[in-house]
Amino acid sequence: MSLNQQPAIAVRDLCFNWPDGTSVLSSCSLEVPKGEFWMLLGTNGSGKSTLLRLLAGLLAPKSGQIEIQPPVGFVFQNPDHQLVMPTVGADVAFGLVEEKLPPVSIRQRVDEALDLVNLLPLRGRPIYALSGGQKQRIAIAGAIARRCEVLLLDEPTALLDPDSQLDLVRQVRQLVTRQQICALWVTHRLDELDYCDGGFLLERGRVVAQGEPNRLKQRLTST
Ligand SMILES: Nc1ncnc2c1ncn2[C@@H]1O[C@H](COP(=O)(O)OP(=O)(O)OP(=O)(O)O)[C@@H](O)[C@H]1O
Repeated sequence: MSLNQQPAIAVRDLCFNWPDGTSVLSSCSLEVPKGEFWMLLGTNGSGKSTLLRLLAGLLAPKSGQIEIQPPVGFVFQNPDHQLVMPTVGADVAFGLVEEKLPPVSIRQRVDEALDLVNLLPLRGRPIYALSGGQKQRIAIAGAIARRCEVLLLDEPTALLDPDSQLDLVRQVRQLVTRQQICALWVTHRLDELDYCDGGFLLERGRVVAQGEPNRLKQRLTST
């Protein structure tokens, strides 16, 4: 990252408690450069999903700062919680409603986004007739159509079979490189680390290791 370039995501001293007072994040800090693909790992309950929700503005922090380049796209673990329209094309277009674009521009954005995730031929297909991996790619296309600068993905491969898992991570790798967006991907799968530029290890709500994916992998396999 060049010295004067702003990171796509910058988190400083972030703290978050649940209403019952349970602390989830305490002085959590991290930065993700523009145009890079980073992963977030950590044991169950270490605060990964909570951090992603704070980054997306779905939760409000107790203290600390979040700077994130808008627009931000979010991909949930279960795409059935995210896809709301009856067909592929309509679902991707749904995210553009607020922009009040003319129909021809909507069609163009939808087609471009579907093409980028290699699903343009499925534009007219009903959502129920898609595989889990295809559904995740539609959710990603929705974010791309909105011209998201940052893509947050919360264990997007958790419900996929092994082949589809690798297809999805390769697809996101390609998108990040081609579109120069930033992606932060939560995972428990160490083999996915092979596709990213760097990773963070979260423990009890703070980053305890970060950087080169192989080094992180070694640390996680030796413990
Ligand atoms: N809505 C909620 N209300 C209260 N506590 C919650 C809520 N959601 C999560 N928690 C708790 O917050 C802590 C952090 O949860 P979070 O889902 O962020 O962890 P995680 O690292 O993503 O875990 P996993 O790998 O299991 O998905 C956990 O102890 C969890 O039980």
